Amino acid sequence: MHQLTLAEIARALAAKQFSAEELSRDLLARIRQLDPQLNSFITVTEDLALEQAKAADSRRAAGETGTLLGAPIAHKDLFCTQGIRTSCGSKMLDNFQAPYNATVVEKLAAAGTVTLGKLNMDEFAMGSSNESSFYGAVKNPWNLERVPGGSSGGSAAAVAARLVPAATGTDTGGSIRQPAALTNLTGLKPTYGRVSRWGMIAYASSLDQGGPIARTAEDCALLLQAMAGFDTKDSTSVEQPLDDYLAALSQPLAGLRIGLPKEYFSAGLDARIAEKVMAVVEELKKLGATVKDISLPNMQHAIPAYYVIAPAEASSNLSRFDGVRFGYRCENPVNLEDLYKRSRGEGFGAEVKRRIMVGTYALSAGYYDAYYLKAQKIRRLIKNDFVAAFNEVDVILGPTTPNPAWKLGEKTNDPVSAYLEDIYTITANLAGIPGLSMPAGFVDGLPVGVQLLAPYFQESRLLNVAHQYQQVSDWHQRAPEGF
Ligand SMILES: NC(=O)C[C@H](N)C(=O)O
Repeated sequence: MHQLTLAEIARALAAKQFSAEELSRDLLARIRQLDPQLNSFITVTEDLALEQAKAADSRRAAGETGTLLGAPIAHKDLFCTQGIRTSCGSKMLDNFQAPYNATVVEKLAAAGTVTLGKLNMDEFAMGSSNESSFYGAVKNPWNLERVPGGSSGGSAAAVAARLVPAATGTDTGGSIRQPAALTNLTGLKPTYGRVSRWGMIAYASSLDQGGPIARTAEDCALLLQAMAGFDTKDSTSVEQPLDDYLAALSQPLAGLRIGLPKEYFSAGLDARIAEKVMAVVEELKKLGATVKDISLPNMQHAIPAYYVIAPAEASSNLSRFDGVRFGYRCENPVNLEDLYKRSRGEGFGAEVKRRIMVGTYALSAGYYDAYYLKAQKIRRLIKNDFVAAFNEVDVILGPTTPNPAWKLGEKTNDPVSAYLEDIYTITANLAGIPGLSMPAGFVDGLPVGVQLLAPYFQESRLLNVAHQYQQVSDWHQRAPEGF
């Protein structure tokens, strides 16, 4: 049962091959048995899962037929879940039980999904390796000595290891696409504003976006259909009708114009990954696509701009964690200042503190113009590059990451080298456009991802291209040994 995709589960449940309760019990047993090797779950919600699974079975018995009715999923631990710990991977929120559900959680529950638990992640989503989590690093099921990527590393590891067929993630600078690439999965970062951020613990509010991580584009389409949509509770959510993502999958690719940006195939890219990416391009050509070389000239400024803007917003967002209103409070504070200082000093980990300091500095009087304002101007130039490129091509294609998964601990003392792994993903967040990563093969037994980018609100195009590629390739069907 654990080998099935969401689409296959939907068919099997409809055909009464097994019940949602049987499926959930099977997966919960797998989590108990296998997750100690991976550490992908922070909380397993067994009681809730069985209750939701039984409810889904009753709804089906009463004649309901939704595709996600009884489908097991798990949420990244920054989506608020009512009455359930929502830690954001931090000691700061280790004792926090959300008093309400995030819109994404609410919508997926209404569609009949079964929540198996909450997934490990980099602390406050700051990281690309899942090593900054208060709950310990997550291991990559393809090689237990390697990182699964981050910050949605728990989501990626759990889905890749077939502990759950799909999961939610969030992507501020690559946190859905990069772990998907490093674990042989398909992950979609929707257009900024497509999925509600209400109840998603904020990191960098102008960049954060929730989305699905699954094995196939088809499953991502199923999840996006349920997750996306306008939400009056999120002022940045956009009132625009949803496409029929499932229907879009079967569009033929004849005439599709693919742009290959020269900056995506530059010096820092592992040549073996470049080869895999170009092999995908050849397959897409066979399906009728045409290819054009393009340029995104401001890409080289993306990392410095992102690592000013994201920490600046984080320093503001994280000021709410003061030991008074939420989460961790230090013992025996002598006065208010001591309470603030020690609660924050003891509650946050090293990477989070680093970013709060960088962000506070970038926003401080006298430096604002030199850093934050300049970064915002670069952001506009990056957006303009994409808008210009999409006048000539329908999708942009390149590698998701410059390297395959690295060894646990390898970059701990060199944060900038980890920041550099985001080079191909962060531009989509800065511009707000949608991006998808899908499996493109293996280098030394480690998965490699190819990234597709499209104009605003064209998630259906990304899912369509990925699905068509997955009809003629089988990388996405490969499972890591032992899982
Ligand atoms: N959150 C993300 O999208 C990951 C990115 N590496 C960051 O640390 O900001």
